[in-house]
Amino acid sequence: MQSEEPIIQLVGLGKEFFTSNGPIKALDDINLSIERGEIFGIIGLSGAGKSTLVRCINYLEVPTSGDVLFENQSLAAMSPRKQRRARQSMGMIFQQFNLLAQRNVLQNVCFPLEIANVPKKEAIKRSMELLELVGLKERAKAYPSQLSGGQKQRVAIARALATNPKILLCDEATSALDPNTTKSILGLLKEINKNMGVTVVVITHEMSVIEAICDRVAIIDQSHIAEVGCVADIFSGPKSKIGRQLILGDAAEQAIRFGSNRRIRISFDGRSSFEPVLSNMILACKVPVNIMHAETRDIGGTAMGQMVIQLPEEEIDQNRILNYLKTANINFEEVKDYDL
Ligand SMILES: Nc1ncnc2c1ncn2[C@@H]1O[C@H](COP(=O)(O)OP(=O)(O)OP(=O)(O)O)[C@@H](O)[C@H]1O
Repeated sequence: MQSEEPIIQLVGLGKEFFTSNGPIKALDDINLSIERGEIFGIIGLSGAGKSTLVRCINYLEVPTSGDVLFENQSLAAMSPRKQRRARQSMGMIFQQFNLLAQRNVLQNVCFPLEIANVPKKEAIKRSMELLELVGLKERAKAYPSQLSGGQKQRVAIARALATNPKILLCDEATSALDPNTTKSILGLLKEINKNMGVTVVVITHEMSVIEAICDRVAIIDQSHIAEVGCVADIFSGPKSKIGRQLILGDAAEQAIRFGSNRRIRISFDGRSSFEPVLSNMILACKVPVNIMHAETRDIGGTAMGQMVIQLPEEEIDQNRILNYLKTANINFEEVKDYDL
């Protein structure tokens, strides 16, 4: 589904908020290209600038510098009418669903069609089709307060798709949901991407969301893009400090900080797995190692793993292990103290 053609390009994008305490630079010189048909993830810690970034893409926030290109055309340079049409091509869903409480499910989905002056009969037909797509046709007459979080997000997705957008922007869309509901909503987004060809942009602070559905990911840190790439590549070899932090996670970070010896992080890409690598290494080097953290994740259907081991005390033994890993062509890097 993914093509090598950008649908969105962010060029030198900056956003500053002017507050009574002075200016806040939420985004600084962001350069990104999102390809048509892909599921693109943007991940970062709280306050990194994720929401501002996604809101600049559809001009809910107007950037203070740089440009947003939609299908190679600058949003800033478009006539108001053309800009409105471009913005209608970008649906959006939110963490808190943002449904209208006084309207029932069907009326919520019809709402953007009403605004776009679509005749009522046609709007209802389209909305019912979308409710069927998200599995909520039977609940058309229910009110938001009568729905679970997952159902509310399904209604929000149907509403966002009502105007046939080319892009669906998802701002922490699963952050308020439990793990099973998260899984089903992510599955629905993947289906929409695959079957309807809608480009999906996912904003999240959770690596598991990126792993579950994204083709590529940008890591944002303190208003800047720290790195961008295919999820599998970033996972097996994060280059930035923030990338390592997000991928290793808090539990692993705590475990690693306990050790005093040198530590290395080994990553596996599905062709190899933990046990043979470890046992072969120990057999070949004849030195024991301490496993500090190990996990396997499913990335795009491939089992990818990472393991942090503590090297032995003697330098000669350490070198033996490092040489073994190099010769065996195993992907590893040294984990520096407090620089995960
Ligand atoms: N309307 C606003 N006025 C002033 N400052 C703002 C505004 N919106 C965002 N900011 C600031 O911009 C920075 C980035 O905020 P943003 O909400 O984009 O981050 P985020 O990565 O989405 O964080 P979170 O995950 O906590 O929502 C923060 O320092 C935030 O306080």
